Amino acid sequence: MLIAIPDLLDAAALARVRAITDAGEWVDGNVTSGPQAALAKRNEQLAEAGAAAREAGAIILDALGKSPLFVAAALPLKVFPPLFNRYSGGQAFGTHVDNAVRIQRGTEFRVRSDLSMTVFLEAPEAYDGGDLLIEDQYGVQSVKLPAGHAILYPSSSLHRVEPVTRGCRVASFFWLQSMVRDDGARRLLFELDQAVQRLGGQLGQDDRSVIELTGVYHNLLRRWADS
Ligand SMILES: O=C(O)CCC(=O)C(=O)O
Ligand SMILES: [Fe+2]
Repeated sequence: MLIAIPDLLDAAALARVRAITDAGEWVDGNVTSGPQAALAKRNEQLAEAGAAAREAGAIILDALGKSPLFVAAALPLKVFPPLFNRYSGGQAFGTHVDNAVRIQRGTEFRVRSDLSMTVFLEAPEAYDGGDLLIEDQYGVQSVKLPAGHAILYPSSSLHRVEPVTRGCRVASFFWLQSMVRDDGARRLLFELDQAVQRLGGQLGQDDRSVIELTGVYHNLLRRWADS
């Protein structure tokens, strides 16, 4: 399931992230790649352990925690510290699959990548190409969103970034481990959650059926969640 998170960053947060990342130290993107991804990947990345990635990453993590849509869709357990990349001058990232387990360098922190996320940090009009193409069970989905918007997609999918032929595409990208490992189960919970929220808005949160359905949601989550 692909889920767009509109306006994950508001204008002020986006401006702060860009001010920090633009002034940061950018290095060859292949510093974090395995040998297969290295063949496919041509971009730049903000130095992973640097202050810029940490500070800008903290703004993104804060925004994630405040987004009810993100929390409902991802049911996050552990989030890898956000990384930042940029593509220009024909750079691209060919078809690849993300590693199943990500270990934060120099630490014990490890995340099973259930979900991958890209937060777009540049206006789509400012660059040509750079679409994120994600192969899911319904075909190839093409994603290019306004700055501050994000896309959440299964880490199990093959995906790629098309060459950027004008301007510069800047993004944050990272992986997360969900409390609910199975994509199908997570999707059912999300659909149930969204429908119950809507029903609660129409019938009132004290409606008996709304309360019972909320109970069904939590009891399913209790069955399926790791913590
Ligand atoms: O730049 C992107 O949107 C995705 C990057 C990506 O797929 C990766 O680094 O594994
Ligand atoms: Fe990827």
